[in-house]
Amino acid sequence: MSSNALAKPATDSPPAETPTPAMPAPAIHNPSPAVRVENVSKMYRLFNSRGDRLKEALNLFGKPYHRPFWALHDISLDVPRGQTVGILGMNGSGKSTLLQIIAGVLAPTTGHVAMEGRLAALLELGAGFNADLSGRENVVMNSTIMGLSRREIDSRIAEIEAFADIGDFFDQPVKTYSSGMFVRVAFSAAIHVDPEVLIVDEALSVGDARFQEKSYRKFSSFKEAGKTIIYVTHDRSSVLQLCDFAILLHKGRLVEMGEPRHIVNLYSEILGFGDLRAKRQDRAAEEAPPAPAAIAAGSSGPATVQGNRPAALPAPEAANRPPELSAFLADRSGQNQLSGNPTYNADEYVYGNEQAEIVDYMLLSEGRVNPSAVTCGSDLDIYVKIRFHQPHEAPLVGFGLRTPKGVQGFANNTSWMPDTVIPPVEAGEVAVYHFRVKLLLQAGAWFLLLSVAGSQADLWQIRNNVGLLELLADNRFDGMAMLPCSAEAVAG
Ligand SMILES: Nc1ncnc2c1ncn2[C@@H]1O[C@H](COP(=O)(O)OP(=O)(O)OP(=O)(O)O)[C@@H](O)[C@H]1O
Repeated sequence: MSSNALAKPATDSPPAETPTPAMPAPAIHNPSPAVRVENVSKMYRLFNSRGDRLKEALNLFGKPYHRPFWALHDISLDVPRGQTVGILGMNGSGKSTLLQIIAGVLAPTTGHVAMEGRLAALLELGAGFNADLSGRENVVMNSTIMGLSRREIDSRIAEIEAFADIGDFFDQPVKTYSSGMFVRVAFSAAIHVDPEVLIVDEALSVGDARFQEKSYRKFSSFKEAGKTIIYVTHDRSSVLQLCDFAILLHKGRLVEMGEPRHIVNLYSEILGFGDLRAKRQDRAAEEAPPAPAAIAAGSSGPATVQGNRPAALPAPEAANRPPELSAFLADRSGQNQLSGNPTYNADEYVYGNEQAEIVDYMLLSEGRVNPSAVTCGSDLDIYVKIRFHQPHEAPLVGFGLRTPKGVQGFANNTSWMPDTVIPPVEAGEVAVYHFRVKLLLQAGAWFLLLSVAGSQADLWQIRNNVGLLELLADNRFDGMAMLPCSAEAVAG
């Protein structure tokens, strides 16, 4: 195993911490890691002004004029050969810094990275390209630097040219390229050097849709060929689809490593709450899985949908409710608290004659409260709190899910659910209604619509796009709805 970034003496001490042993990824099939990151920390020096930087450089007594900023704290990680690891984290969590250190283009302040095999890093695409040389000449130069022989380059250049697909421009100086052409050539050159380890920093999002699709296919073929891939992205669906395991970085620390779905859930929670509340919740969930409470507003029967039914609504057992839900149900003040929900969309569009008001809602899915992202096909519990300004025998309460372009994926209301009994309401009453729906929809962003009405023609309040939820793909299909289906070969 060769080292590409050995420890160098630290000028500032890293924050005191017990060094962690390298965390092995789950389900390791090959015990020898392709990449080993050991106790890596990275400190950047922050100066208040250029003058301070100069003063520090010129000070004979080594007086510091900087503030140390630790972008990475004691990261240890083993990436087994042939596995794909996804690195998730909010902006500034240290993902790029870690990739650059693994790629050897940045030295760690303390710690050590060891790597086996040829590495291709899709970090700064085309960083080494010479503007006066043609695409072809740059590819030859780049491949030579990567250690390919002239014969290997000659055998691949046609494939690189075809993948880049920029026509005659391939033989023109790259300074005449559009930025898209430049990226296509650089990307194509980088992935055709036959690396053992591929490091990808959001590079799959370059180019137009066709090029992205082609890059995605190439990525999959790398995986199939047993290459080791380290993949940084904000795209949670692709982590679920492509990665064998994932890690979550938060404020420069490796928070957790594990199964992609678990890490994606944690990341989604951090995005929603900005802290690690999810981790605590998930731990609690493992000890005592919270059963969502049933209809709270006195309905005697469960709300159901036709067809592929979600799990039946359970009996109301207050002891099993998440504390957030208990507090939500107990609060009948009728005050508008919508903006307190992390999934609330302030750009909602509200209309109706205001005979009733939707004052709050709560979402539960996969054991989490108000998740900003959930997996396609999981059950979603929607609790809607309504303040009524006039009495009604059986108000109509509904919800819908729409795409960002406003296409209705699904909508329903209590009057269309045959088993549901909605009790009468008084003027001034604050009631809560509960829906459960199986999210059999395509991955992507879905806006929540909530509604209350006296009848189909007497719309009291429609809160269009009141919430935003991201559905994450767990399996693949095309179209808007995930219709339950199966296939078999039929013998003749
Ligand atoms: N050269 C630098 N000097 C000082 N601070 C830096 C430098 N490069 C990065 N940082 C800081 O280090 C932290 C981690 O940055 P990094 O780019 O690794 O995050 P990231 O997770 O890749 O973010 P993003 O998702 O926005 O790309 C950030 O707070 C950033 O401001």
